[in-house]
Amino acid sequence: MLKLQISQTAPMPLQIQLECLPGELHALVGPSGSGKTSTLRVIAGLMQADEGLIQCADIDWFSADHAKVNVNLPTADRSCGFLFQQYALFPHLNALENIAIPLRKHHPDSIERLQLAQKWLDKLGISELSQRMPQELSGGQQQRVALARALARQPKVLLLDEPFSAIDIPTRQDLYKTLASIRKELNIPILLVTHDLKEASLLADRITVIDQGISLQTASPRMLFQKPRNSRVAQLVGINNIFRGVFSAGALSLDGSPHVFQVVDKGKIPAGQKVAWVIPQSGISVHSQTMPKTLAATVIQLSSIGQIASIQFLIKGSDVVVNWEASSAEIKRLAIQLGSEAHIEFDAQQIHIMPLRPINDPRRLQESGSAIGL
Ligand SMILES: Nc1ncnc2c1ncn2[C@@H]1O[C@H](COP(=O)(O)OP(=O)(O)OP(=O)(O)O)[C@@H](O)[C@H]1O
Repeated sequence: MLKLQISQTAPMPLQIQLECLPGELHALVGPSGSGKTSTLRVIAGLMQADEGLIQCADIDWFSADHAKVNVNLPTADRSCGFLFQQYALFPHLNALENIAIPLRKHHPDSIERLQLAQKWLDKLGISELSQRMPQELSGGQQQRVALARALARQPKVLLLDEPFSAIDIPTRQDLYKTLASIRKELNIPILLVTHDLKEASLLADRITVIDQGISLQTASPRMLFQKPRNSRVAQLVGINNIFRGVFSAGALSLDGSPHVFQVVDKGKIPAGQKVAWVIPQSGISVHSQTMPKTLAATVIQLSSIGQIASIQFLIKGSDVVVNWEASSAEIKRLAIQLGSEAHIEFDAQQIHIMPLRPINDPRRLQESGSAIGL
């Protein structure tokens, strides 16, 4: 297992906690400049944190407290396989040599080195490319060679920094499949930095959301979208229906609207607590006629891309806007058009409530959400 608990103030603030199990693919997501690459650099020993612990397979790679560094293994002894967006192959060496070169230290025999390199080309499905120079390879092929090079050194951890972002979508899908198939066999922790939430959800067992150098939440993709820890995480994972209100003795209000929902009081949130609450797309139903528990709304925006339409409803008598996506067939069935009336129903079971804490409350970063049904 890779265990990371680090903090630093310079050159950029970082406060990251995460664990990645052998065989796990763990994605780091967050806005540009949030510290994802820096986190990988700290793990690889290319940058040194002020305090904390980096441990891999129970061996300390870095350990420091109160500015006293106890252990700080050099990069060469950390055994990290690195893969970047830029393939970074040596231009004057063919694919096989590119993989073999970094094996010199542990495999002095050149024949053995080339055999090992060929084995990795075979594993990654590009045996026939062994003699090609980098400039004779497509971007996807170069990335496979770069992955083979990273893996041939038998790293203890694989660090992937936006490895798919320069590659066209069909080739990217092939690389996803390759990564998915080899990762169990490798049985090492794999960290994937990506700005693409879809990619993270597709590939990762767990995701850590990083914002302004701080790890805000680690969860499975499903949990992250259903139960974000706070409204910032909800925003960062692209949940577009984030509301504010007040929770009070089993009732949840909606800021900007007179509506109050009855909710089950699980005793976790004090009465009068200001909250943010979210509901996923699957928790919103739209009807053409009023029904018990529906809220009357007006369609204020309607845009279609292909067969999917994005709609914004304004709840009547309020300034609350609800975002919804539907198929063209659904739009037709409900006779939705700009300015038309619709009736919205929230599935109480899918409402997720997150206490809002004052800015200066030290518990703010540990805000924990709780799912509360209506
Ligand atoms: N060596 C450095 N010295 C000072 N600041 C740095 C250094 N490296 C990165 N930064 C800054 O630290 C912040 C985090 O950078 P980092 O590259 O880790 O972000 P990121 O989340 O990977 O972003 P992106 O998705 O754009 O690659 C950024 O503001 C960046 O400008």
